[in-house]
Amino acid sequence: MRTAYSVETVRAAERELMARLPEGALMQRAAAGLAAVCTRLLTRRRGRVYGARVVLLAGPGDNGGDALYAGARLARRGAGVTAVPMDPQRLHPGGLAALLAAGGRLAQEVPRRADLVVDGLLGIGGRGGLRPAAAALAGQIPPGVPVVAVDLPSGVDADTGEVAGPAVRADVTVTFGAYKPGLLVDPGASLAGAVHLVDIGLELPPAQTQALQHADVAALLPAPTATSDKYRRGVVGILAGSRQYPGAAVLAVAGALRGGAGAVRYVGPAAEAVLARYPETLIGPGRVQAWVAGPGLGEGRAGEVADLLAQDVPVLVDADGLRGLDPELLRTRSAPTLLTPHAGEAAALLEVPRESVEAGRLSAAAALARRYGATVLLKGSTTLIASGGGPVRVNPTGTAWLATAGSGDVLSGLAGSLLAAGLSGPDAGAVAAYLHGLAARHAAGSAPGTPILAHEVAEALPKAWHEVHSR
Ligand SMILES: NC(=O)C1=CN([C@@H]2O[C@H](COP(=O)(O)OP(=O)(O)OC[C@H]3O[C@@H](n4cnc5c(N)ncnc54)[C@H](O)[C@@H]3O)[C@@H](O)[C@H]2O)[C@@H](O)CC1
Ligand SMILES: Nc1ncnc2c1ncn2[C@@H]1O[C@H](COP(=O)(O)OP(=O)(O)O)[C@@H](O)[C@H]1O
Ligand SMILES: [K+]
Repeated sequence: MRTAYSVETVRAAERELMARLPEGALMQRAAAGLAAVCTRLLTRRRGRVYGARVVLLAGPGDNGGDALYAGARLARRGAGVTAVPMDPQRLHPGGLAALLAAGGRLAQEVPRRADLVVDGLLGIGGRGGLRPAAAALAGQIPPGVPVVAVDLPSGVDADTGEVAGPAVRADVTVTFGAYKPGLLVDPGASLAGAVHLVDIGLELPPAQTQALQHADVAALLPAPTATSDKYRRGVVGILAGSRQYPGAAVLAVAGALRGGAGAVRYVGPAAEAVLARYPETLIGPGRVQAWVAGPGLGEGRAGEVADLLAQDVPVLVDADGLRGLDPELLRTRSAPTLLTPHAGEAAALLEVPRESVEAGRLSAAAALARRYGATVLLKGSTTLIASGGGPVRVNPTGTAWLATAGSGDVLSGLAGSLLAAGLSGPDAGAVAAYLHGLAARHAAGSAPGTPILAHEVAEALPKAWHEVHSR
């Protein structure tokens, strides 16, 4: 499990540790880790550190200090290191002295030729968008030169991943002590590149943000035992599709059949299309251990969705099922509810513009979970799973090729199947998003660089399932 922590938590852990260590020890640990990553990168690109041209963008705080001390280490190995301060009057004094003593120099402008740029403008002390001096330096980074961000790309909000105005786009981010949520959640995550975590010895409480990894998913996946039968493994009911959108029903059933439930029951007007593709499907109402309600329902079906929500079994509500959902009705349910909106549907539920959901994904997911008393899986470039009180899960798998019609239907069937198999709302949501994203990568991998289709994602689910068990 990867875990991420808020600035407040990181600072508290840092204070506690600093009180037990000699002054400056933590920054030396951070700088050593940063210099090691820079060394690896330079060695890979040009064979050695000696003679490399390294540019440090140095901000006024400790983030700049980390960069300056790391720069000093690289200068001692023969790199030509130039620090460009955001404000020449405010540079970390110890870091500056170390850099100059090691043979580094100061400049006012970013040199045009460089082998590596280190972004030490702002770390967890950054607030709001980059101010003009910082934005100007960020804008001078020569194109094509690899950028290593110190702790996080400057301009990214560490707690939320929000980016107000310009920000640094890094190839690699070296983060200290713990991941910050902004490194896992878009738009920040897309600016961070590959993230390296340097352990500086912080002791941290239970995480507020988590990202599952293969082993976590493998441990949660259902597996039949000697005493299993199809009913004990769980039956998932799918209320989906309409005369206009029969395909959504087929795709939701496709996801559900590969999600670990013992049987899939379909209810709705697309039975013929479903059976033609999946003769395994049971047709018509009956007992289920979880419902999926919504994909391709079209308009005017809210009554059917409400009837399912009145049953005391887990219900996943997606797509058209989300229209006009009553928060009161959901809050009075005792069985779990899982809502799976994309940004547009989340915006409608929250009565805010879509852009504000996309810019503030973490807060939107958490607000929805609170308002509806449900687990919320917010789809998009980084899918988030939020539930009242518990940590927010950030899905690390997927590909932008998933932005294709019908892939959400596969996801809802899959997550519903996991609910029927007995997973909790947050686990079903997180495991489904993880497998769905991996399956999409498998599907995309069969002809790299070309579009994928939603049914191919469903067909690749067994490969994803196998992959999480085999590593
Ligand atoms: N917290 C920890 O556990 C550790 C922190 N370290 C480093 O310390 C950093 C935090 O250092 P600081 O608290 O000094 O904060 P920063 O260095 O992130 O930034 C603080 C300075 O930036 C200015 N500033 C804030 N927002 C700005 C904006 N939008 N545009 C322009 N200027 C802005 C502030 O006025 C302040 O002077 C971390 O990110 C990390 O790099 C490491 O040295 C080691 C351990
Ligand atoms: N830019 C993106 N990068 C990665 N995944 C994405 C992106 N945009 C959408 N997705 C994923 O694609 C799927 C689309 O679902 P959805 O919007 O419900 O489409 P549909 O209703 O057509 O099935 C979701 O799993 C979502 O997380
Ligand atoms: K930075």
